[in-house]
Amino acid sequence: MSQKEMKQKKNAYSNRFYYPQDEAIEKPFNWKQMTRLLEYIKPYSKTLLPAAFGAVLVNMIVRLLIPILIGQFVIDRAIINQDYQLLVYLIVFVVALYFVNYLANHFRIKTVNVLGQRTIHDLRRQLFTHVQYLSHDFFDKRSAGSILVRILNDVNSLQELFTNGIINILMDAFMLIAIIVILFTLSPQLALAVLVILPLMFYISTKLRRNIRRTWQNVRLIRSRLNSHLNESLQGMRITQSFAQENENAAYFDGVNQENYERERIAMKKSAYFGPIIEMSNAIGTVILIAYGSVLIINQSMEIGTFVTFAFFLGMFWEPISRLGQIYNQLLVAMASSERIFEFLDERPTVKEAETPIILDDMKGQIIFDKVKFSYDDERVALHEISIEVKAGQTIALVGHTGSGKSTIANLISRFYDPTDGRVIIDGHNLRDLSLESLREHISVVLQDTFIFSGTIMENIRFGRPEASDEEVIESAKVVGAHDFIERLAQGYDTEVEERGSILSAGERQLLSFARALLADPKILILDEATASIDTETEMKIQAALRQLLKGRTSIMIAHRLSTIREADNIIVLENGRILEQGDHDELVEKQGEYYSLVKSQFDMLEEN
Ligand SMILES: Nc1ncnc2c1ncn2[C@@H]1O[C@H](COP(=O)(O)OP(=O)(O)OP(=O)(O)O)[C@@H](O)[C@H]1O
Repeated sequence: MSQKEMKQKKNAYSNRFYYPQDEAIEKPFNWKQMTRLLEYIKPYSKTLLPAAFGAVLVNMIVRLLIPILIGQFVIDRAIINQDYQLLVYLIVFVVALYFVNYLANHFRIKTVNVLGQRTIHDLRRQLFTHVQYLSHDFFDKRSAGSILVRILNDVNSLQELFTNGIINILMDAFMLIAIIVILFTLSPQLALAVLVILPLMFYISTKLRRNIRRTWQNVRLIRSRLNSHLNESLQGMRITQSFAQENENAAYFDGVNQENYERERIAMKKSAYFGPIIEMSNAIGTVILIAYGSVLIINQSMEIGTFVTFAFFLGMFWEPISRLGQIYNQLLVAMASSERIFEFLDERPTVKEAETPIILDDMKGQIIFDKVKFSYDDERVALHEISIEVKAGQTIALVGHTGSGKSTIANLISRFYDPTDGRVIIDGHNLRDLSLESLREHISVVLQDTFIFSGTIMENIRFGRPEASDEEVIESAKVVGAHDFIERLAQGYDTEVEERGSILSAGERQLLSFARALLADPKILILDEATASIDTETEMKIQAALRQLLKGRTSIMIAHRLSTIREADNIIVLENGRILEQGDHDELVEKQGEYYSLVKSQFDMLEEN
């Protein structure tokens, strides 16, 4: 492959999984956002949080006490005065302190882990629940992959902050101040001398950190693309195989995967510089300590114990510095992730529940479209002033060329979208005034591309009415003619179907969704191209079942097949979002308009075959 082709290929994959809204990997620190994040810890402010702080406090006190005990007491008092009894007491005391420290540490780690896990769990649950209630237009604008990345990756990247970050910031800041105060109290001259390299080290490490941070940003970016690519590839695997595009797809994957490897390698390499710099600062500090400290001891300006205590504290000085830098990076990443999470959480459903919604316990099923206009976006109008009346219990069929607006009408009846103008009225109520839940409870939709959830056949049919008994499930399967094929499956109704029901044929999936719809016993039934995947023999069988299914309900059928629509009470022929003609089959045939030509073309096709 030439250089140019390689470059083209590289651009192709990076454009394919490029989500501009997910590009910002870090954002400046923002207090408002931080306080909003801290809200998630609030439920634990009386339980886990004080427990963790208590343990941290014990740990800090012990760590600060040990060097003082060793220098000021063990060396300067017990050893110098040869007071062996005091020495034994001190050793016992130090052992006890270490033991308490061990317990406190153990408790702290356990508590902060639980705290982190719980806050992440709460946040993820809130995010998922919230996203579930968002309207269809939200999902129209975003790919499943990009939503997935936010609920998984962005929430995950807050985990470390909630687990250790917040506690560590406070602990390290406190330790640092305490150590500086102690160093200056022990010996101001020596403290000044050893900390002289601090500004230089601070400068180098800030520069380096910024650089390292950028390389990790790149890693996160490519990981999120890797996720999206995987998600799309696995979902589209059948299409990939049927077009024999495995090699192309593998090349895309290789590209992203290789880049992931490269970026991680660079990030790791740069990160590896950081440890040695801290080490070196520590080394320089120690050399100054030995040189200048010895002079002070020889001059008798410092006692040996003080020197030892000083050495201990100096050793402890670099750890919080290094960790605070890390936490700062974590904070910036958390700012970007939380901004994206809050963007979803602040998103409100465009289809809003009325302030005092009307709950329909019973629905008759009369539907009126009163001069309804609708656009999905600013550019195109999907429906132009549509007026339709469907009496309760009637069956209407929507026919028309692809893109003429049939599914859009169905979407408006379920109130997945609100009309841009005009009203949709059910049983005399504007849909905007009805409770969404009670409206949708009375409506069942059977789509051409039936969605089968992972679980058993029984569970999938029961989805229509969760409280239905096994007998009721089987009965509805019998009515729609699904019982026979289910019985032939190895485990019958207990057969597990996964991955959108891939072990079933398209027709079988549709029969299942019929059974599901029948079980739900809706007042309004919407069948969107619902019989398209069923062969003629099954279709004959199902015609009778369909008559049962339609009985006593208002039905909207979107179908291309003549056999399913000729019995409808009213047939509405749509073109480019307008009603072209309407009437029953005989009327429309007599009229010899658009419907007549549709019917004729189907017959011609049948005769040709
Ligand atoms: N989610 C969407 N966002 C933007 N435009 C959309 C959306 N869904 C449909 N459209 C557009 O609205 C118009 C009507 O689409 P609709 O799905 O109602 O057609 P249809 O008659 O059901 O077609 P088909 O027979 O192919 O299912 C089309 O021009 C389509 O491109």
